[in-house]
Amino acid sequence: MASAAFFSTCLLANKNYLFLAPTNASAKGYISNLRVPNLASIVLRNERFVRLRGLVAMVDEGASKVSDDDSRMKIPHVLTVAGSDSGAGAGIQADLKACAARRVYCSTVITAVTAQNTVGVQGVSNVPEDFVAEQLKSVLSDMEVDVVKTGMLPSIGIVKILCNTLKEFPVQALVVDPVMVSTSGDVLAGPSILSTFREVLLPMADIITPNLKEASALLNGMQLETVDDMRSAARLLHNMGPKNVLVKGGDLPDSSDAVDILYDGLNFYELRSPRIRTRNTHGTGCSLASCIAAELAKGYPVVSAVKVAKRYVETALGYSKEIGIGNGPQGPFDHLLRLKSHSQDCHRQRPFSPSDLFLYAVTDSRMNKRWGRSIADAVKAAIDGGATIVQLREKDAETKDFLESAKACLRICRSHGVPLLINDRVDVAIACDADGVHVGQSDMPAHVARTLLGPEKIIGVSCKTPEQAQQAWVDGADYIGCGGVYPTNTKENNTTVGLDGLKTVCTASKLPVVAIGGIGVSNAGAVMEIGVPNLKGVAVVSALFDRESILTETKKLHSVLLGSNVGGT
Ligand SMILES: Nc1ncnc2c1ncn2[C@@H]1O[C@H](COP(=O)(O)OP(=O)(O)O)[C@@H](O)[C@H]1O
Ligand SMILES: Cc1ncc(COP(=O)(O)O)c(N)n1
Ligand SMILES: [Mg+2]
Repeated sequence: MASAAFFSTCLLANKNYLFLAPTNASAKGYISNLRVPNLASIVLRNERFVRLRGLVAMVDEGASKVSDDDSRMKIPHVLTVAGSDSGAGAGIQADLKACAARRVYCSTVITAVTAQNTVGVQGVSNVPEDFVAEQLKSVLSDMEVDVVKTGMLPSIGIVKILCNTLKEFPVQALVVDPVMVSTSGDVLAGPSILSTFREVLLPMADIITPNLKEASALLNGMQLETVDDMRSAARLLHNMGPKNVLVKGGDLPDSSDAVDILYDGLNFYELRSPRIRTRNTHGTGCSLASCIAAELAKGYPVVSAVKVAKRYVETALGYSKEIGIGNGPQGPFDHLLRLKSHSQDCHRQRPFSPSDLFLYAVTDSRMNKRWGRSIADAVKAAIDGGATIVQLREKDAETKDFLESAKACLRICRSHGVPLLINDRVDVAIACDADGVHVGQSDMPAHVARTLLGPEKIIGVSCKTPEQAQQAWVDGADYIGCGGVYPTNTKENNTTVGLDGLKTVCTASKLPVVAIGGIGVSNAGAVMEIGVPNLKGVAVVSALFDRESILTETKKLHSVLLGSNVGGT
Protein backbone atom coordinates (compact mmCIF):
# COMPACT_ATOMS: atom_id res chain seq x y z
CA MET A 1 0.00 0.00 0.00
CA ALA A 2 1.37 3.39 -0.90
CA SER A 3 2.01 5.52 2.14
CA ALA A 4 1.30 9.19 2.63
CA ALA A 5 5.06 9.73 2.74
CA PHE A 6 5.23 8.22 -0.72
CA PHE A 7 2.59 10.61 -2.03
CA SER A 8 4.52 13.51 -0.61
CA THR A 9 7.71 12.40 -2.30
CA CYS A 10 5.99 12.02 -5.64
CA LEU A 11 4.32 15.38 -5.44
CA LEU A 12 7.38 17.20 -4.23
CA ALA A 13 9.49 15.59 -6.94
CA ASN A 14 6.77 16.58 -9.36
CA LYS A 15 6.72 13.11 -10.83
CA ASN A 16 2.97 13.30 -11.06
CA TYR A 17 2.12 9.84 -9.83
CA LEU A 18 -0.56 9.16 -7.31
CA PHE A 19 -1.15 5.63 -6.08
CA LEU A 20 -4.64 5.49 -4.77
CA ALA A 21 -7.98 3.87 -3.87
CA PRO A 22 -9.79 0.63 -4.65
CA THR A 23 -12.69 2.63 -5.75
CA ASN A 24 -16.16 2.75 -7.15
CA ALA A 25 -17.35 3.80 -10.55
CA SER A 26 -18.13 7.35 -9.49
CA ALA A 27 -14.61 7.78 -8.14
CA LYS A 28 -13.14 6.57 -11.41
CA GLY A 29 -15.40 8.97 -13.24
CA TYR A 30 -14.25 11.77 -10.99
CA ILE A 31 -10.61 10.98 -11.67
CA SER A 32 -11.01 10.87 -15.42
CA ASN A 33 -12.92 14.16 -15.35
CA LEU A 34 -10.06 15.89 -13.62
CA ARG A 35 -8.18 18.18 -15.89
CA VAL A 36 -5.06 18.59 -13.85
CA PRO A 37 -2.16 19.49 -16.12
CA ASN A 38 0.61 18.10 -13.97
CA LEU A 39 -1.20 14.92 -12.99
CA ALA A 40 0.18 12.55 -15.57
CA SER A 41 -0.90 9.22 -14.27
CA ILE A 42 -3.09 7.71 -11.61
CA VAL A 43 -2.71 4.14 -10.52
CA LEU A 44 -5.55 2.98 -8.32
CA ARG A 45 -4.50 1.04 -5.28
CA ASN A 46 -5.24 0.64 -1.61
CA GLU A 47 -5.87 4.19 -0.60
CA ARG A 48 -9.12 5.96 -0.12
CA PHE A 49 -10.77 7.97 -2.81
CA VAL A 50 -11.55 10.69 -0.33
CA ARG A 51 -7.84 11.23 0.14
CA LEU A 52 -7.41 11.53 -3.59
CA ARG A 53 -9.69 14.52 -3.74
CA GLY A 54 -7.60 16.45 -1.26
CA LEU A 55 -4.29 15.50 -2.82
CA VAL A 56 -5.41 16.27 -6.34
CA ALA A 57 -6.70 19.63 -5.20
CA MET A 58 -3.21 20.38 -3.97
CA VAL A 59 -1.63 19.31 -7.25
CA ASP A 60 -4.24 21.36 -9.01
CA GLU A 61 -3.33 24.45 -7.06
CA GLY A 62 0.34 23.83 -7.66
CA ALA A 63 0.91 23.21 -3.98
CA SER A 64 4.47 22.13 -3.34
CA LYS A 65 3.91 20.48 -0.01
CA VAL A 66 1.63 17.74 1.17
CA SER A 67 1.73 17.12 4.87
CA ASP A 68 2.95 13.67 5.81
CA ASP A 69 -0.12 12.51 7.65
CA ASP A 70 0.77 8.85 8.25
CA SER A 71 -0.17 9.39 11.89
CA ARG A 72 -3.73 10.41 11.00
CA MET A 73 -6.21 7.66 11.61
CA LYS A 74 -9.08 7.45 9.17
CA ILE A 75 -12.39 7.14 11.02
CA PRO A 76 -15.50 5.85 9.22
CA HIS A 77 -17.70 8.87 8.58
CA VAL A 78 -21.42 9.19 7.88
CA LEU A 79 -22.99 12.48 6.86
CA THR A 80 -26.69 12.65 7.68
CA VAL A 81 -28.85 15.07 5.72
CA ALA A 82 -32.05 15.23 7.74
CA GLY A 83 -34.42 17.22 9.92
CA SER A 84 -33.99 18.08 13.59
CA ASP A 85 -36.42 16.51 16.09
CA SER A 86 -36.63 18.65 19.22
CA GLY A 87 -37.71 15.57 21.20
CA ALA A 88 -34.50 13.89 19.98
CA GLY A 89 -36.11 10.52 19.29
CA ALA A 90 -35.86 10.69 15.49
CA GLY A 91 -34.18 12.82 12.82
CA ILE A 92 -30.71 14.26 13.15
CA GLN A 93 -30.58 13.49 16.87
CA ALA A 94 -31.37 9.80 16.34
CA ASP A 95 -28.79 9.65 13.55
CA LEU A 96 -26.07 11.13 15.77
CA LYS A 97 -26.85 8.72 18.58
CA ALA A 98 -27.08 5.66 16.32
CA CYS A 99 -23.74 6.50 14.70
CA ALA A 100 -22.16 7.11 18.10
CA ALA A 101 -23.50 3.76 19.29
CA ARG A 102 -22.07 2.08 16.19
CA ARG A 103 -18.77 3.92 16.66
CA VAL A 104 -18.58 5.99 13.53
CA TYR A 105 -18.19 9.73 13.15
CA CYS A 106 -21.37 11.54 12.11
CA SER A 107 -21.59 15.00 10.59
CA THR A 108 -24.94 16.71 10.01
CA VAL A 109 -26.63 18.84 7.39
CA ILE A 110 -29.95 20.08 8.76
CA THR A 111 -32.75 20.44 6.24
CA ALA A 112 -35.58 21.44 8.60
CA VAL A 113 -36.20 22.12 12.25
CA THR A 114 -39.25 20.49 13.78
CA ALA A 115 -41.02 21.23 17.05
CA GLN A 116 -41.78 17.65 18.00
CA ASN A 117 -42.38 15.53 21.06
CA THR A 118 -43.90 12.17 21.98
CA VAL A 119 -47.37 13.48 21.10
CA GLY A 120 -46.55 14.54 17.53
CA VAL A 121 -45.12 17.29 15.35
CA GLN A 122 -46.27 20.75 16.43
CA GLY A 123 -44.33 22.77 13.85
CA VAL A 124 -41.88 22.57 10.96
CA SER A 125 -39.53 25.25 9.69
CA ASN A 126 -37.50 24.41 6.59
CA VAL A 127 -33.91 25.59 6.40
CA PRO A 128 -33.46 27.89 3.34
CA GLU A 129 -32.26 25.88 0.34
CA ASP A 130 -29.12 27.97 -0.16
CA PHE A 131 -28.15 27.27 3.38
CA VAL A 132 -28.64 23.53 2.98
CA ALA A 133 -26.31 23.82 -0.03
CA GLU A 134 -23.79 25.73 2.05
CA GLN A 135 -23.78 23.11 4.83
CA LEU A 136 -23.37 20.30 2.28
CA LYS A 137 -20.41 22.01 0.67
CA SER A 138 -18.76 22.79 4.00
CA VAL A 139 -18.80 19.17 5.08
CA LEU A 140 -18.25 17.37 1.78
CA SER A 141 -15.40 19.57 0.57
CA ASP A 142 -13.36 19.01 3.70
CA MET A 143 -14.28 16.07 5.83
CA GLU A 144 -13.73 12.80 3.96
CA VAL A 145 -17.29 11.52 4.17
CA ASP A 146 -17.71 7.81 3.38
CA VAL A 147 -21.48 7.47 3.31
CA VAL A 148 -24.34 9.97 3.04
CA LYS A 149 -27.63 9.08 4.71
CA THR A 150 -30.75 11.09 3.98
CA GLY A 151 -33.81 11.52 6.19
CA MET A 152 -36.33 14.36 6.00
CA LEU A 153 -35.91 16.22 2.69
CA PRO A 154 -38.82 18.67 2.85
CA SER A 155 -38.69 20.31 -0.59
CA ILE A 156 -37.99 19.46 -4.21
CA GLY A 157 -35.31 22.15 -4.23
CA ILE A 158 -33.46 20.51 -1.34
CA VAL A 159 -33.55 17.09 -3.03
CA LYS A 160 -32.11 18.59 -6.22
CA ILE A 161 -29.39 20.48 -4.36
CA LEU A 162 -28.41 17.29 -2.56
CA CYS A 163 -28.23 15.24 -5.76
CA ASN A 164 -26.19 17.89 -7.58
CA THR A 165 -23.79 18.27 -4.67
CA LEU A 166 -23.28 14.50 -4.53
CA LYS A 167 -22.32 14.52 -8.20
CA GLU A 168 -19.68 17.12 -7.41
CA PHE A 169 -18.51 15.30 -4.26
CA PRO A 170 -19.15 11.58 -4.76
CA VAL A 171 -19.14 9.29 -1.76
CA GLN A 172 -18.88 5.52 -1.34
CA ALA A 173 -22.57 4.97 -0.73
CA LEU A 174 -25.88 6.80 -0.47
CA VAL A 175 -28.53 5.52 1.97
CA VAL A 176 -31.97 7.04 1.37
CA ASP A 177 -34.65 6.84 4.06
CA PRO A 178 -37.55 8.39 2.12
CA VAL A 179 -39.15 10.05 5.15
CA MET A 180 -42.61 11.40 4.42
CA VAL A 181 -44.89 11.00 7.39
CA SER A 182 -43.89 10.69 11.05
CA THR A 183 -45.16 7.73 13.06
CA SER A 184 -47.59 10.18 14.66
CA GLY A 185 -49.11 10.78 11.21
CA ASP A 186 -47.70 14.27 10.65
CA VAL A 187 -46.47 15.17 7.16
CA LEU A 188 -42.71 15.78 6.92
CA ALA A 189 -42.48 15.82 3.12
CA GLY A 190 -45.65 16.24 1.06
CA PRO A 191 -46.77 14.12 -1.93
CA SER A 192 -45.40 16.72 -4.36
CA ILE A 193 -41.93 15.40 -3.50
CA LEU A 194 -42.70 11.91 -4.84
CA SER A 195 -41.82 12.44 -8.49
CA THR A 196 -38.47 14.03 -7.61
CA PHE A 197 -37.73 11.13 -5.27
CA ARG A 198 -38.53 8.65 -8.02
CA GLU A 199 -36.74 10.44 -10.83
CA VAL A 200 -33.70 12.02 -9.21
CA LEU A 201 -32.88 10.61 -5.77
CA LEU A 202 -33.77 6.91 -5.92
CA PRO A 203 -31.63 6.15 -8.98
CA MET A 204 -28.57 7.47 -7.11
CA ALA A 205 -29.19 5.40 -3.98
CA ASP A 206 -27.23 2.32 -2.94
CA ILE A 207 -30.12 1.42 -0.66
CA ILE A 208 -33.54 2.90 0.10
CA THR A 209 -35.40 2.07 3.32
CA PRO A 210 -39.11 2.95 2.99
CA ASN A 211 -41.60 1.87 5.64
CA LEU A 212 -44.94 0.47 4.48
CA LYS A 213 -46.60 3.88 4.06
CA GLU A 214 -43.65 5.32 2.19
CA ALA A 215 -43.32 2.31 -0.09
CA SER A 216 -47.02 2.53 -0.82
CA ALA A 217 -46.80 6.29 -1.57
CA LEU A 218 -43.85 5.76 -3.94
CA LEU A 219 -45.91 3.08 -5.70
CA ASN A 220 -48.98 5.28 -6.23
CA GLY A 221 -50.93 3.96 -3.26
CA MET A 222 -50.33 0.22 -3.75
CA GLN A 223 -51.83 -1.76 -0.84
CA LEU A 224 -49.21 -3.37 1.40
CA GLU A 225 -50.65 -5.73 3.97
CA THR A 226 -48.63 -8.94 3.81
CA VAL A 227 -45.02 -10.04 3.52
CA ASP A 228 -45.75 -11.06 -0.08
CA ASP A 229 -46.97 -7.52 -0.78
CA MET A 230 -43.69 -6.25 0.65
CA ARG A 231 -41.74 -8.45 -1.75
CA SER A 232 -43.71 -7.16 -4.72
CA ALA A 233 -43.15 -3.59 -3.54
CA ALA A 234 -39.41 -4.18 -3.15
CA ARG A 235 -39.19 -5.48 -6.72
CA LEU A 236 -41.15 -2.53 -8.14
CA LEU A 237 -39.10 -0.01 -6.18
CA HIS A 238 -35.91 -1.65 -7.37
CA ASN A 239 -37.05 -0.93 -10.93
CA MET A 240 -36.83 2.79 -10.06
CA GLY A 241 -33.05 2.53 -9.88
CA PRO A 242 -31.75 2.01 -6.32
CA LYS A 243 -29.23 -0.84 -6.02
CA ASN A 244 -30.99 -2.30 -2.96
CA VAL A 245 -34.43 -1.89 -1.44
CA LEU A 246 -35.34 -2.56 2.18
CA VAL A 247 -39.09 -2.46 2.80
CA LYS A 248 -39.57 -2.15 6.57
CA GLY A 249 -42.46 -3.92 8.18
CA GLY A 250 -42.50 -2.30 11.60
CA ASP A 251 -46.10 -1.35 10.95
CA LEU A 252 -47.22 -4.62 9.34
CA PRO A 253 -50.66 -5.41 10.81
CA ASP A 254 -51.18 -8.59 12.88
CA SER A 255 -47.54 -9.60 12.84
CA SER A 256 -45.93 -11.02 15.95
CA ASP A 257 -42.56 -10.57 14.25
CA ALA A 258 -40.97 -7.39 12.91
CA VAL A 259 -40.34 -8.45 9.30
CA ASP A 260 -38.28 -6.47 6.77
CA ILE A 261 -37.71 -7.45 3.14
CA LEU A 262 -34.37 -6.72 1.48
CA TYR A 263 -34.08 -7.06 -2.29
CA ASP A 264 -30.85 -6.56 -4.19
CA GLY A 265 -32.16 -7.16 -7.67
CA LEU A 266 -31.34 -10.87 -7.52
CA ASN A 267 -32.26 -12.21 -4.13
CA PHE A 268 -34.85 -11.52 -1.48
CA TYR A 269 -33.82 -11.64 2.16
CA GLU A 270 -36.56 -11.93 4.76
CA LEU A 271 -35.23 -10.43 7.98
CA ARG A 272 -37.28 -11.37 11.00
CA SER A 273 -36.99 -10.52 14.66
CA PRO A 274 -39.47 -10.81 17.51
CA ARG A 275 -41.69 -7.74 17.76
CA ILE A 276 -40.86 -5.86 20.95
CA ARG A 277 -43.97 -4.72 22.79
CA THR A 278 -43.20 -1.11 23.62
CA ARG A 279 -44.43 2.41 22.94
CA ASN A 280 -40.82 3.52 22.44
CA THR A 281 -40.50 3.03 18.68
CA HIS A 282 -40.23 6.67 17.66
CA GLY A 283 -37.13 7.01 15.51
CA THR A 284 -36.61 3.33 14.66
CA GLY A 285 -36.57 4.09 10.95
CA CYS A 286 -34.01 6.91 11.20
CA SER A 287 -31.82 4.83 13.49
CA LEU A 288 -31.98 1.77 11.25
CA ALA A 289 -30.92 3.77 8.20
CA SER A 290 -28.09 5.48 10.13
CA CYS A 291 -26.85 2.17 11.39
CA ILE A 292 -26.88 0.75 7.85
CA ALA A 293 -24.89 3.80 6.74
CA ALA A 294 -22.46 3.32 9.64
CA GLU A 295 -21.78 -0.31 8.76
CA LEU A 296 -21.35 0.56 5.07
CA ALA A 297 -18.87 3.27 6.10
CA LYS A 298 -16.88 0.60 7.92
CA GLY A 299 -16.75 -1.34 4.66
CA TYR A 300 -19.33 -4.07 5.25
CA PRO A 301 -21.47 -5.30 2.35
CA VAL A 302 -25.12 -4.26 2.21
CA VAL A 303 -26.66 -7.52 3.48
CA SER A 304 -24.38 -7.61 6.55
CA ALA A 305 -24.96 -3.90 7.20
CA VAL A 306 -28.74 -4.37 7.14
CA LYS A 307 -28.63 -7.43 9.41
CA VAL A 308 -26.46 -5.63 11.97
CA ALA A 309 -28.70 -2.58 11.81
CA LYS A 310 -31.86 -4.59 12.39
CA ARG A 311 -30.30 -6.42 15.30
CA TYR A 312 -29.12 -3.10 16.73
CA VAL A 313 -32.64 -1.60 16.61
CA GLU A 314 -34.13 -4.75 18.10
CA THR A 315 -31.60 -4.79 20.97
CA ALA A 316 -32.08 -1.09 21.69
CA LEU A 317 -35.89 -1.45 21.69
CA GLY A 318 -35.70 -4.47 24.00
CA TYR A 319 -33.45 -2.61 26.38
CA SER A 320 -35.66 0.50 26.28
CA LYS A 321 -39.05 -1.24 26.64
CA GLU A 322 -40.00 0.38 29.92
CA ILE A 323 -38.30 3.74 29.54
CA GLY A 324 -40.77 6.54 30.15
CA ILE A 325 -39.95 9.82 28.42
CA GLY A 326 -42.86 12.12 27.53
CA ASN A 327 -46.57 11.51 27.88
CA GLY A 328 -47.59 10.92 24.27
CA PRO A 329 -48.11 7.60 22.51
CA GLN A 330 -44.69 7.44 20.80
CA GLY A 331 -41.64 7.42 23.06
CA PRO A 332 -37.96 7.55 22.12
CA PHE A 333 -35.58 4.68 22.89
CA ASP A 334 -32.08 4.65 24.32
CA HIS A 335 -29.55 4.32 21.50
CA LEU A 336 -26.59 3.84 23.79
CA LEU A 337 -28.19 1.28 26.10
CA ARG A 338 -26.97 3.14 29.16
CA LEU A 339 -29.76 5.28 30.58
CA LYS A 340 -31.70 2.65 32.47
CA SER A 341 -29.04 1.16 34.68
CA HIS A 342 -28.37 4.49 36.33
CA SER A 343 -31.88 5.79 36.72
CA GLN A 344 -33.05 2.52 38.25
CA ASP A 345 -30.63 2.63 41.15
CA CYS A 346 -32.66 3.51 44.17
CA HIS A 347 -29.40 4.35 45.94
CA ARG A 348 -27.37 6.44 43.57
CA GLN A 349 -23.68 5.88 43.33
CA ARG A 350 -21.70 8.69 44.86
CA PRO A 351 -18.30 9.71 43.51
CA PHE A 352 -15.23 7.88 44.78
CA SER A 353 -13.49 9.44 47.75
CA PRO A 354 -9.97 8.41 48.91
CA SER A 355 -11.42 7.95 52.40
CA ASP A 356 -13.39 4.98 51.00
CA LEU A 357 -10.09 3.07 51.22
CA PHE A 358 -10.12 3.26 55.05
CA LEU A 359 -11.18 -0.32 55.70
CA TYR A 360 -11.04 -2.22 52.46
CA ALA A 361 -12.52 -5.75 52.62
CA VAL A 362 -11.42 -8.27 49.95
CA THR A 363 -13.48 -11.48 49.78
CA ASP A 364 -12.05 -14.94 49.16
CA SER A 365 -14.23 -17.80 47.91
CA ARG A 366 -12.14 -20.55 49.51
CA MET A 367 -12.40 -18.96 52.94
CA ASN A 368 -16.14 -18.54 52.58
CA LYS A 369 -16.44 -22.18 51.55
CA ARG A 370 -14.36 -23.28 54.55
CA TRP A 371 -16.64 -21.40 56.93
CA GLY A 372 -19.80 -22.36 55.02
CA ARG A 373 -20.99 -18.85 54.15
CA SER A 374 -22.22 -17.23 50.98
CA ILE A 375 -20.27 -14.30 49.55
CA ALA A 376 -23.27 -12.06 50.18
CA ASP A 377 -23.43 -13.05 53.88
CA ALA A 378 -19.70 -12.42 54.25
CA VAL A 379 -20.00 -9.01 52.60
CA LYS A 380 -22.98 -8.06 54.76
CA ALA A 381 -21.08 -8.92 57.94
CA ALA A 382 -18.01 -6.95 56.84
CA ILE A 383 -20.12 -3.88 56.07
CA ASP A 384 -21.96 -4.16 59.38
CA GLY A 385 -18.56 -4.27 61.08
CA GLY A 386 -17.41 -1.05 59.39
CA ALA A 387 -15.90 -1.97 55.99
CA THR A 388 -15.85 1.16 53.81
CA ILE A 389 -15.28 -0.53 50.44
CA VAL A 390 -15.63 -4.13 49.24
CA GLN A 391 -13.76 -6.01 46.53
CA LEU A 392 -15.01 -9.37 45.28
CA ARG A 393 -12.03 -11.58 44.54
CA GLU A 394 -13.50 -14.87 43.36
CA LYS A 395 -10.75 -16.70 41.54
CA ASP A 396 -12.48 -20.09 41.40
CA ALA A 397 -16.12 -19.19 40.83
CA GLU A 398 -17.97 -20.05 37.61
CA THR A 399 -18.76 -16.85 35.74
CA LYS A 400 -22.54 -17.33 35.95
CA ASP A 401 -22.44 -17.92 39.73
CA PHE A 402 -20.00 -15.07 40.20
CA LEU A 403 -22.33 -12.69 38.38
CA GLU A 404 -25.28 -13.73 40.53
CA SER A 405 -23.24 -13.28 43.74
CA ALA A 406 -21.95 -9.94 42.52
CA LYS A 407 -25.50 -8.72 41.93
CA ALA A 408 -26.54 -9.82 45.41
CA CYS A 409 -23.51 -8.11 46.98
CA LEU A 410 -24.17 -4.97 44.96
CA ARG A 411 -27.67 -4.67 46.41
CA ILE A 412 -26.22 -4.90 49.92
CA CYS A 413 -23.38 -2.46 49.20
CA ARG A 414 -25.65 0.08 47.50
CA SER A 415 -28.10 0.07 50.38
CA HIS A 416 -25.21 0.90 52.77
CA GLY A 417 -23.48 3.44 50.47
CA VAL A 418 -20.38 1.23 50.25
CA PRO A 419 -18.66 0.94 46.83
CA LEU A 420 -18.31 -2.56 45.38
CA LEU A 421 -15.34 -3.42 43.15
CA ILE A 422 -14.70 -6.59 41.17
CA ASN A 423 -11.23 -8.10 41.03
CA ASP A 424 -9.89 -8.64 37.47
CA ARG A 425 -13.21 -9.26 35.78
CA VAL A 426 -14.12 -6.12 33.89
CA ASP A 427 -16.83 -8.12 32.10
CA VAL A 428 -18.50 -9.05 35.38
CA ALA A 429 -18.20 -5.45 36.61
CA ILE A 430 -19.96 -4.20 33.48
CA ALA A 431 -22.59 -6.94 33.59
CA CYS A 432 -23.65 -6.19 37.18
CA ASP A 433 -22.92 -2.43 37.00
CA ALA A 434 -20.49 -2.63 39.92
CA ASP A 435 -18.79 0.54 41.08
CA GLY A 436 -15.48 -0.44 39.53
CA VAL A 437 -12.64 -2.93 39.25
CA HIS A 438 -9.32 -3.69 40.82
CA VAL A 439 -6.65 -4.94 38.40
CA GLY A 440 -3.19 -6.40 38.89
CA GLN A 441 -0.10 -5.75 36.78
CA SER A 442 -0.82 -8.74 34.54
CA ASP A 443 -4.59 -8.16 34.27
CA MET A 444 -6.50 -5.88 31.95
CA PRO A 445 -4.44 -2.65 31.63
CA ALA A 446 -6.08 0.17 33.56
CA HIS A 447 -6.37 2.44 30.53
CA VAL A 448 -8.25 -0.29 28.63
CA ALA A 449 -10.47 -0.91 31.66
CA ARG A 450 -11.15 2.83 31.73
CA THR A 451 -12.33 2.91 28.11
CA LEU A 452 -14.55 -0.09 28.77
CA LEU A 453 -16.00 1.16 32.05
CA GLY A 454 -16.31 4.86 31.33
CA PRO A 455 -15.14 7.88 33.28
CA GLU A 456 -17.18 7.49 36.46
CA LYS A 457 -16.23 3.98 37.58
CA ILE A 458 -13.55 3.32 40.18
CA ILE A 459 -10.34 1.67 38.99
CA GLY A 460 -7.62 0.45 41.35
CA VAL A 461 -4.26 -1.03 40.33
CA SER A 462 -1.87 -3.21 42.35
CA CYS A 463 1.60 -1.59 42.37
CA LYS A 464 4.89 -2.52 43.97
CA THR A 465 7.10 0.21 42.56
CA PRO A 466 7.07 3.98 42.00
CA GLU A 467 7.16 3.34 38.23
CA GLN A 468 4.01 1.22 38.41
CA ALA A 469 2.36 3.89 40.58
CA GLN A 470 3.21 6.54 38.00
CA GLN A 471 1.82 4.36 35.20
CA ALA A 472 -1.41 3.79 37.14
CA TRP A 473 -1.83 7.57 37.38
CA VAL A 474 -1.15 8.04 33.65
CA ASP A 475 -3.61 5.22 32.86
CA GLY A 476 -6.45 6.98 34.67
CA ALA A 477 -6.68 4.85 37.85
CA ASP A 478 -8.35 6.24 40.98
CA TYR A 479 -6.18 4.57 43.62
CA ILE A 480 -3.41 2.04 43.94
CA GLY A 481 -3.10 -0.98 46.19
CA CYS A 482 0.48 -1.42 47.41
CA GLY A 483 1.84 -4.69 48.74
CA GLY A 484 2.31 -7.28 49.90
CA VAL A 485 3.38 -5.35 52.89
CA TYR A 486 3.79 -8.54 54.95
CA PRO A 487 3.99 -12.16 53.81
CA THR A 488 0.59 -13.77 53.27
CA ASN A 489 -0.96 -17.10 52.33
CA THR A 490 -3.67 -15.49 50.25
CA LYS A 491 -1.36 -14.78 47.33
CA GLU A 492 1.28 -17.34 46.40
CA ASN A 493 4.74 -16.31 45.15
CA ASN A 494 4.05 -12.72 46.05
CA THR A 495 7.15 -10.76 46.97
CA THR A 496 6.72 -8.44 49.91
CA VAL A 497 7.67 -4.79 49.80
CA GLY A 498 7.68 -4.22 53.56
CA LEU A 499 6.92 -0.93 55.25
CA ASP A 500 9.87 0.74 53.50
CA GLY A 501 8.65 -0.31 50.07
CA LEU A 502 5.16 0.89 50.98
CA LYS A 503 6.53 4.26 52.05
CA THR A 504 8.57 4.63 48.85
CA VAL A 505 5.55 3.89 46.66
CA CYS A 506 3.25 6.17 48.69
CA THR A 507 5.72 9.02 48.44
CA ALA A 508 6.00 8.62 44.67
CA SER A 509 2.28 8.10 44.06
CA LYS A 510 0.00 10.89 42.92
CA LEU A 511 -2.93 8.60 43.73
CA PRO A 512 -4.27 7.59 47.13
CA VAL A 513 -2.89 4.29 48.38
CA VAL A 514 -4.33 1.35 50.26
CA ALA A 515 -1.84 -1.05 51.83
CA ILE A 516 -2.39 -4.78 51.34
CA GLY A 517 -0.76 -8.09 52.27
CA GLY A 518 -0.72 -9.85 55.63
CA ILE A 519 -2.40 -6.94 57.41
CA GLY A 520 -4.72 -7.53 60.37
CA VAL A 521 -5.69 -6.24 63.80
CA SER A 522 -2.18 -6.79 65.21
CA ASN A 523 -0.20 -4.80 62.62
CA ALA A 524 -2.65 -2.36 60.97
CA GLY A 525 -1.61 0.36 63.42
CA ALA A 526 2.06 -0.02 62.49
CA VAL A 527 1.23 0.22 58.79
CA MET A 528 -0.76 3.42 59.17
CA GLU A 529 1.90 4.95 61.35
CA ILE A 530 4.39 5.25 58.48
CA GLY A 531 2.76 8.68 58.31
CA VAL A 532 2.46 9.35 54.59
CA PRO A 533 -0.60 11.49 53.86
CA ASN A 534 -1.81 9.57 50.81
CA LEU A 535 -1.87 6.22 52.60
CA LYS A 536 -5.60 6.10 53.20
CA GLY A 537 -6.26 2.67 54.65
CA VAL A 538 -5.64 -1.04 54.69
CA ALA A 539 -7.03 -3.88 52.59
CA VAL A 540 -7.63 -7.17 54.35
CA VAL A 541 -8.62 -10.67 53.35
CA SER A 542 -7.86 -13.43 55.87
CA ALA A 543 -8.00 -11.16 58.92
CA LEU A 544 -11.72 -10.74 58.26
CA PHE A 545 -12.89 -13.64 56.15
CA ASP A 546 -10.81 -16.52 57.58
CA ARG A 547 -12.28 -15.95 61.04
CA GLU A 548 -15.27 -17.34 62.85
CA SER A 549 -16.97 -13.95 63.18
CA ILE A 550 -16.41 -11.53 60.33
CA LEU A 551 -18.49 -8.93 62.15
CA THR A 552 -16.36 -9.05 65.32
CA GLU A 553 -13.05 -8.97 63.45
CA THR A 554 -14.11 -6.10 61.21
CA LYS A 555 -15.24 -4.08 64.23
CA LYS A 556 -11.88 -4.69 65.95
CA LEU A 557 -9.94 -3.61 62.87
CA HIS A 558 -12.16 -0.57 62.49
CA SER A 559 -11.36 0.63 66.00
CA VAL A 560 -7.61 -0.01 65.50
CA LEU A 561 -7.70 2.13 62.36
CA LEU A 562 -9.70 4.88 64.05
CA GLY A 563 -7.05 4.92 66.77
CA SER A 564 -4.26 5.27 64.24
CA ASN A 565 -5.63 8.54 62.88
CA VAL A 566 -5.49 7.72 59.15
CA GLY A 567 -4.88 10.73 56.87
CA GLY A 568 -8.01 12.38 55.55
CA THR A 569 -10.56 10.42 57.58
N1 LIG B 1 -41.84 -3.19 17.91
C1 LIG B 1 -40.77 -3.53 17.19
N2 LIG B 1 -39.98 -4.57 17.58
C2 LIG B 1 -38.89 -4.91 16.87
N3 LIG B 1 -38.50 -4.26 15.77
C3 LIG B 1 -39.23 -3.22 15.33
C4 LIG B 1 -40.41 -2.80 16.01
N4 LIG B 1 -40.93 -1.74 15.35
C5 LIG B 1 -40.11 -1.51 14.31
N5 LIG B 1 -39.11 -2.41 14.26
C6 LIG B 1 -38.02 -2.46 13.30
O1 LIG B 1 -37.46 -1.16 13.25
C7 LIG B 1 -37.10 -0.82 11.92
C8 LIG B 1 -37.85 0.42 11.48
O2 LIG B 1 -39.10 0.00 10.98
P1 LIG B 1 -40.42 0.87 10.87
O3 LIG B 1 -40.91 1.22 12.24
O4 LIG B 1 -41.33 0.12 9.99
O5 LIG B 1 -39.89 2.18 10.13
P2 LIG B 1 -40.25 3.72 10.38
O6 LIG B 1 -39.73 4.09 11.72
O7 LIG B 1 -39.57 4.41 9.26
O8 LIG B 1 -41.75 3.80 10.33
C9 LIG B 1 -37.39 -2.07 11.10
O9 LIG B 1 -36.24 -2.87 11.03
C10 LIG B 1 -38.47 -2.76 11.89
O10 LIG B 1 -38.52 -4.15 11.64
C1 LIG C 1 -37.17 15.27 11.90
C2 LIG C 1 -37.77 13.92 11.72
N1 LIG C 1 -37.26 13.08 10.83
C3 LIG C 1 -37.79 11.84 10.68
C4 LIG C 1 -38.87 11.42 11.43
C5 LIG C 1 -39.49 10.05 11.25
O1 LIG C 1 -39.34 9.22 12.38
P1 LIG C 1 -40.47 8.19 12.82
O2 LIG C 1 -41.06 7.60 11.58
O3 LIG C 1 -39.78 7.14 13.63
O4 LIG C 1 -41.45 8.97 13.62
C6 LIG C 1 -39.40 12.34 12.36
N2 LIG C 1 -40.46 12.01 13.13
N3 LIG C 1 -38.83 13.57 12.50
MG1 LIG D 1 -41.32 3.46 13.17
